[in-house]
Amino acid sequence: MIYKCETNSPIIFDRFDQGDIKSAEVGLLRASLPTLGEGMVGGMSLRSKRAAVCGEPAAASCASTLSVSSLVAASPSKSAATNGTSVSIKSVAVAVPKKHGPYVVDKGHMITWIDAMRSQSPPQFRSLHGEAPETFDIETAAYSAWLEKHPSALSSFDKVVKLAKSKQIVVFLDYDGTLSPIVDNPDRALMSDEMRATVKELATCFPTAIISGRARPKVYDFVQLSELYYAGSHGMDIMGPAKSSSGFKVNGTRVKDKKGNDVVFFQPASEYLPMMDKVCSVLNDTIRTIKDARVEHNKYCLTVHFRLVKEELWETLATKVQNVLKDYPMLSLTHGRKVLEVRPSIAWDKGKAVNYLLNSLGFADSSDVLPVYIGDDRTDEDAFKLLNGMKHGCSILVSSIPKSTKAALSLREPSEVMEFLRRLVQWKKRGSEKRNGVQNGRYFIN
Ligand SMILES: O=P(O)(O)OC[C@H]1O[C@H](O[C@H]2O[C@H](CO)[C@@H](O)[C@H](O)[C@H]2O)[C@H](O)[C@@H](O)[C@@H]1O
Repeated sequence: MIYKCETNSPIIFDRFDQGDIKSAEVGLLRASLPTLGEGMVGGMSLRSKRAAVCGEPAAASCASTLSVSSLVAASPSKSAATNGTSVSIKSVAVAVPKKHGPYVVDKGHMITWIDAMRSQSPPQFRSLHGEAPETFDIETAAYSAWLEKHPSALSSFDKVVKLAKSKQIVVFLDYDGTLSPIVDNPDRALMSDEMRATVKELATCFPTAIISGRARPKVYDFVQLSELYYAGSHGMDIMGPAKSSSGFKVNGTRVKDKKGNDVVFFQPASEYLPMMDKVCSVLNDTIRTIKDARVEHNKYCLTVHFRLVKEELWETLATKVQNVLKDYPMLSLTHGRKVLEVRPSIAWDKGKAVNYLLNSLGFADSSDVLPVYIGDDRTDEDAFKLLNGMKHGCSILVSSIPKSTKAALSLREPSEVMEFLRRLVQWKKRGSEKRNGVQNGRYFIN
């Protein structure tokens, strides 16, 4: 067994030791809080972006230096060397919390990520809002430099499908910021009808799952496609297939879905539910005085939203959240796009959920499968990391600004995600037509 704690971020809250895990071959044990903002390269300020353009350390701080070819076609030994992580998708980590240290965040660390959040807001090109053209050029140049490390999945599309040859593509999609644009009101993060139609078609071509930080029923309400698998609460609430091929025993509660298929519910943090309810109500009481602060109950995860709160109140809000957590050492704090998230301290994350779903879909032999994961947030990094450690994997970050990421490829925004998914569908359909003897609308003889 190999356990690895990430050390590429300035602040690490490591709440686990080896005694916390009963059975794990993939041991990414992480609860880190480097920046609370939308994660530009280390919360990079304009000054450090200038450095990035000049090739100075800010640019080098990107965690991933993987090229497209090394990402999508790495050999197991190379992956292990690259990541220091041993991955076998035959076993799924079962996390049992045992020991917990006190929850401590020092003020210096908190200010670091509050500053980071200030320095990069809003995330889009600020010149559009009246900043000097020079700033715009610097940002464009910084993005171009970053793009060399994380090329567009659209321009790399041929490489992706070349690798998919004679493999089963399985698609994993994050929701917010990937399928729907980021908006102020989390209840209005709607997916467009076009995107829904695209994902629906995608699911007819490849097994497709949504892996979201939201509560599973909530993300289902947004997506409304019964043909997908869903993992909510950052993977802690999975509804997946009950298939148990390749010797993999699918853990969970078996039920029939609406179509009569056997499905399994897997909730590795189920015992935390009463605690999450309690902490949600304490948090709501505590933050009530802060205008526009809001707590979203995502079942096994509580999301505290900063987006609409005045920046001068962010530190107060963060301190209030941290103070609540002092009484709950079984819970951890992580961050996302202008949110802090409270979650059970178990070694389970989006990467583990992807691993679980791949196994339960019958892809215990990773040479037969090309998992494609598309996400925009810090929590998606756990899934990128899993894919990097597999024989084949295609990890794609959605971002229009340079961000530190383990993803090999990138897409700017949800509209590009939709274009990429459409191309996958077209590629799959063209392949089927060829196999059926139809090419360019005409029959041909082999
Ligand atoms: O894993 P995801 O599906 O990406 O969910 C992560 C969080 O997404 C939502 O928050 C984010 O999107 C909101 C709506 O666009 C935005 O207002 C917020 O600032 C973003 O952080 C969701 O509301 C959270 O519950 C999810 O945990």
